[in-house]
Amino acid sequence: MPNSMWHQCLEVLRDEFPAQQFNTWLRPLQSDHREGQLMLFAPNRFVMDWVNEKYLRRIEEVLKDLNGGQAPRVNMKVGSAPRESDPVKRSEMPARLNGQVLEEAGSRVTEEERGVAATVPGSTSVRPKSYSERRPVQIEGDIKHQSFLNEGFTFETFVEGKSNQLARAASMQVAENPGGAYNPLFLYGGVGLGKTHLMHAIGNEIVRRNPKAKVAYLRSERFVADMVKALQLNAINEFKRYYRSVDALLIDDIQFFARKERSQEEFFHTFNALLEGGQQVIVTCDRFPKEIVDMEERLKSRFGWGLTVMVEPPELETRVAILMKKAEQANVKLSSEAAFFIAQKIRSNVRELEGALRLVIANAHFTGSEITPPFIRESLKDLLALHEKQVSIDNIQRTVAEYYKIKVADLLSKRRTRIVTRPRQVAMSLSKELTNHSLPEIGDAFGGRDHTTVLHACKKIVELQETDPGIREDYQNFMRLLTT
Ligand SMILES: Nc1ncnc2c1ncn2[C@@H]1O[C@H](COP(=O)(O)OP(=O)(O)OP(=O)(O)O)[C@@H](O)[C@H]1O
Repeated sequence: MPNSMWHQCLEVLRDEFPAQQFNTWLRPLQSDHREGQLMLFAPNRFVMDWVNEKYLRRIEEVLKDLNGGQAPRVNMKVGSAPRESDPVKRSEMPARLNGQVLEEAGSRVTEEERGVAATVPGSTSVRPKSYSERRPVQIEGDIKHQSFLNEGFTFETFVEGKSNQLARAASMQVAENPGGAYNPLFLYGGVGLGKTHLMHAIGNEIVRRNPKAKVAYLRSERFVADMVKALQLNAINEFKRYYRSVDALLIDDIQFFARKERSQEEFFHTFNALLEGGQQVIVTCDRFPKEIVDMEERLKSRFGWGLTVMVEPPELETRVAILMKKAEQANVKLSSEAAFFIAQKIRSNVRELEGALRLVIANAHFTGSEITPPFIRESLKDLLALHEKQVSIDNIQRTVAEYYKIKVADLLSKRRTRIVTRPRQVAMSLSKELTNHSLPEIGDAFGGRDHTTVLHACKKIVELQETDPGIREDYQNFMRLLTT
């Protein structure tokens, strides 16, 4: 059975399942066919389990038909298919704890950690959020765990879309089976995309199912501050005991652990203790674990032991749906035309989208006006001007060149080597998406190219984003870099 049979099989499945399901679960699978066996590679264990449970039987049936009635041997694994040109195969994710010997805590509290302890007061969070954060731990006791969760952040209020489907499904699974197969759950993605919302949704759901469950939510600064305080009060054992006694530990924005060595060490031990005890750990971060700088390798690698899922920036339809939902929650009538208008203008993240909607609603209340596109344009005038000013073709070219470590002049040149053409296509596509320039204007800005070249670049990048996870990730990074 040749590898192409998998592609034929995918074509059959594409017609059978809704596009969203197909794109989320089946399209990301890679295949390798050797010695009569088809190996399917899933990007993570969650996708593997899901496909095994929901689609594998159908996949086998289709392959059998395509293979002249002979049942194929199909196996699944986490990882990527080996490529001829790529002798270094991406490592697979170890699925279980393997009982490594833990080291004794020995790091000293750094200046950074002392600084955090001084700036995290008992009852406020360092960065303002859309909800009030209560002091999450009192080492002395009297802990009302559930009160740290924002009750408004539930699965019901979370709008599902292509960009967050995987993260939402994984979160739901963890909520239904905490401490089970996906431990730790590592949610990552750019700012304001719903990681905290999902994390609270899991916590709320765990408590809803089991009101006695001890769920502790805290931002990583709070963990640092509590640890420093515990050390000062000679209460580090209470600190340890408390954090190790919870059923689920939810730590938000783990990137703030960078350079806080003693906290990393303490967290590492807590983390291991919880995982070994079958208690759930959920972590959010603004980047992929391996990309966190100044974080111990052993901690980063441990994050990958469970399930790592990305929350991506929402596409247009999801942005519209989010706006409709938020308006409904605020008891405001928002026409789909108005929602579409806002969603088209604000593309960076959901927090900003919500902010824009709040502003429009406040203005409408204040002036007694109806929410129409011209009214929205007027209400968001300053915000939109800021966006338009920020994203220029120039800015895109500089950002792309810097990212790929080439020169802006290369992007404008006639050079056609791969090292230059792909970044050029990415930059053209971003220019189309993020600025109001026409195709001929963009062509001009890229060394006087024809508008058909720009069009081709845009199509190519859309296509590559579907098939090449590297380009997809690059593109999302650019969206984040350029629009936030
Ligand atoms: N899919 C969604 N449906 C409904 N609301 C959403 C969705 N995604 C994000 N939001 C809302 O957007 C706001 C920002 O989300 P959240 O705080 O969870 O972002 P985040 O990814 O944790 O950002 P940060 O990295 O800055 O902490 C919240 O009010 C949240 O309710």
